[in-house]
Amino acid sequence: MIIGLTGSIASGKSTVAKMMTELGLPIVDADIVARDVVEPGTETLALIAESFGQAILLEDGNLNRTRLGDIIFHEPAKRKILNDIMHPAIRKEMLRQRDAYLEAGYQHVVMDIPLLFESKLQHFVERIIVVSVSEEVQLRRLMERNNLSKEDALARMHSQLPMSVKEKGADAVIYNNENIENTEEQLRKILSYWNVI
Ligand SMILES: CC(C)(COP(=O)(O)OP(=O)(O)OC[C@H]1O[C@@H](n2cnc3c(N)ncnc32)[C@H](O)[C@@H]1O)[C@@H](O)C(=O)NCCC(=O)NCCS
Ligand SMILES: Nc1ncnc2c1ncn2[C@@H]1O[C@H](COP(=O)(O)OP(=O)(O)OP(=O)(O)O)[C@@H](O)[C@H]1O
Repeated sequence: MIIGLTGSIASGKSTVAKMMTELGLPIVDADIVARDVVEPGTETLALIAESFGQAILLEDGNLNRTRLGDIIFHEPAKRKILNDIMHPAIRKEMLRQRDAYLEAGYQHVVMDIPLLFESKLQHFVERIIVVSVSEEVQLRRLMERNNLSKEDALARMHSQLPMSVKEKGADAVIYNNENIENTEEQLRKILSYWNVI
């Protein structure tokens, strides 16, 4: 079974993905892939520098992620330009990794895709788990984890579809407002119901 894991920024996808790894499931992580496709020397990074200017690169040639984030989370038109450059490369590499796991004999693969609904990638997966939190908890965790102001955290949250829309598209929802043990219990119930564990 190909399981899509999604949610909203700082809702707890990585936390749940880690639990799934510990259960022996292979994970294809879109955020990791999104970093790999902009390594120095890649065509994708060259296209970003062309569109956003050379000042988007650090002195050592790496992408200045903080600067790019400041731009794209505040300007929807710039976000679209970046998405149009990066998403095809991300999708291609994610499918390659998924197929490699299947060829290696894994029965199940988890695809951790933050923008699964925004990018309409439902067809990549057979079942969808949405990790959900209240807006209040999400804002608090995001501000703490990324050391962001309230305004910057809200800009990131509003760059994505509302949680309620994602929940409607889910086969199962994990509510991650409580402690980690509670979240893990919900995860185990879902996977056992689907005969994955
Ligand atoms: C803008 C970038 C450089 C900021 O980097 P930074 O290290 O600060 O954040 P990181 O990559 O860890 O992303 C954190 C979270 O932000 C959210 N996010 C990232 N990109 C986007 C986007 N284009 N639209 C909406 N939300 C996004 C996701 O929930 C993601 O999990 C980076 O997020 C990026 O390259 N984004 C474009 C690629 C993309 O769409 N990635 C999302 C997964 S496919
Ligand atoms: N149940 C929980 N209790 C307390 N803190 C939690 C819980 N779940 C997650 N966190 C914390 O909240 C923050 C966000 O979680 P996580 O990084 O897993 O989210 P994410 O959905 O993967 O985020 P992103 O979309 O930005 O990659 C992290 O600092 C994490 O340690």
